[in-house]
Amino acid sequence: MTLEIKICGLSTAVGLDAAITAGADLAGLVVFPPSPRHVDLAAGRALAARARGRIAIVALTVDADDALLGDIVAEIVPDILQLHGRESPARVAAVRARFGRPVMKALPVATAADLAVVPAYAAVADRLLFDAKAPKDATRPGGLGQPFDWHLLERLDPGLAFMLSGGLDAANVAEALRITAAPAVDVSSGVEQAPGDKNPDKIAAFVRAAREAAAALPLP
Ligand SMILES: O=C(O)c1ccccc1NCC(=O)[C@H](O)[C@H](O)COP(=O)(O)O
Repeated sequence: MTLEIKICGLSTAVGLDAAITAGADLAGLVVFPPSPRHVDLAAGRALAARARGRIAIVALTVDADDALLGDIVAEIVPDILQLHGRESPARVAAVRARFGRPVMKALPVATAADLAVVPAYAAVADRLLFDAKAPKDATRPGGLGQPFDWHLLERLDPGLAFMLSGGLDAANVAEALRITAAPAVDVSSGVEQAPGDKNPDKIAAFVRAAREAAAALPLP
């Protein structure tokens, strides 16, 4: 099985270079000040310049308005925009049309009922990212290092590419892939030694474990 791997919340050259060296496919840059992984536009621009041509660049925002999205597109020039807030399907369609680049919509998952919105988002997004639903008192909607019940995705066919996210690490990614057969995985906390502080060895271990697990799975 061919697997795409995203390392999210990269905020330093060391972390970015570790993701590239490990063979990850996508680098996630978080533009959301409450996050310990937040990068401002200048830092995002510099990291994107370092990444371009070596790894796909995903710019991640939460309920950003057009002005901020315009700045992100102009400064970071991402390959993908990841919308990780409460953006409606209509907002996703509008962002995609206005900024002319692929949009990955993050959908929070805690129970089967959370998957009822999948068709509406699958109709407008280029890709979906299934992440663990954040607790009500959380200071951010993602990057919390908590998984959800992967069996909820066991028989799901959203009809477009999707990414599994939420609490993954080198120790559990094989089980997550065996249960979900996800074509892509995403990790942030599981490759850190502290919130926002990426560990190159953990990045390498995660990519290795994910690649080995994918190779062992039957072709779809
Ligand atoms: O990573 C963050 O701090 C973050 C903040 C606000 C919105 C989204 C955020 N991360 C989104 C991601 O794509 C994470 O990689 C995903 O939530 C998984 O995180 P983790 O469970 O820590 O691996």
